Amino acid sequence: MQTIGGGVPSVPGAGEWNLKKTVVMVGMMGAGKTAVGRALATRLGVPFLDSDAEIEAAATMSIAEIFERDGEAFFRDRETEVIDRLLENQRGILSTGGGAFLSERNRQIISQKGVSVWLDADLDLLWSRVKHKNTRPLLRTANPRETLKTLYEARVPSYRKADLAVRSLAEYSIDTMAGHVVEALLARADVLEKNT
Ligand SMILES: Nc1ncnc2c1ncn2[C@@H]1O[C@H](COP(=O)(O)OP(=O)(O)O)[C@@H](O)[C@H]1O
Ligand SMILES: O=C(O)C1=C[C@@H](OP(=O)(O)O)[C@@H](O)[C@H](O)C1
Ligand SMILES: [Mg+2]
Repeated sequence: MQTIGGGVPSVPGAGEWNLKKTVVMVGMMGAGKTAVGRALATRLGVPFLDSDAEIEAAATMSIAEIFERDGEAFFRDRETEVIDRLLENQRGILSTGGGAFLSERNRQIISQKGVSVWLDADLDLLWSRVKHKNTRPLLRTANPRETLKTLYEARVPSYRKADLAVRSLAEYSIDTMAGHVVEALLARADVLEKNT
């Protein structure tokens, strides 16, 4: 059953789960951080937050408009502020934008207050998911496929620093991915436990 974006209300876990730290989704554009993060939050019955959505709401502008008007550096400052604030305030699932985990400062904030999960998808899969959307300003280049490859190669070393990694394959649905993240989190008793 599809529970994402279909207007199906979240069914809280009714105390089934004990989430002890905020789970921070990291990885490339198109890895599924937003979609899988939302499905994971529904499954665990905890709040879902997306740093891009928070930045857009505060600015009342799209990410692309922010990049255009104020530049990437301005966006990155807002991103750090939002991640810091969201990790401070509540426990849940926080999906970040693909560039967030490149910053050492952001990685520090995330590791102090949460647990990071890298959604590890290969370049072909990422491209298949982002190529039809024009919402990502970094891919507005003459050759976006090549740009994605360059970003991918530059960024993977940073993503490898995440606490946990979950492989994303084309045949895994969003819900299947959420299930795999739950399994990875359950291996860490300091992060997630299932109440008996
Ligand atoms: N496991 C999956 N199976 C099918 N489609 C997916 C999966 N994960 C993500 N998608 C789709 O790929 C696109 C990009 O996903 P999104 O969650 O926005 O990625 P990110 O936030 O990492 O950039 C969206 O259209 C989303 O619905
Ligand atoms: O990779 C990046 O630097 C970015 C990824 C985007 O988020 P998603 O990874 O959710 O697409 C968004 O934060 C912005 O366009 C920059
Ligand atoms: Mg996203």
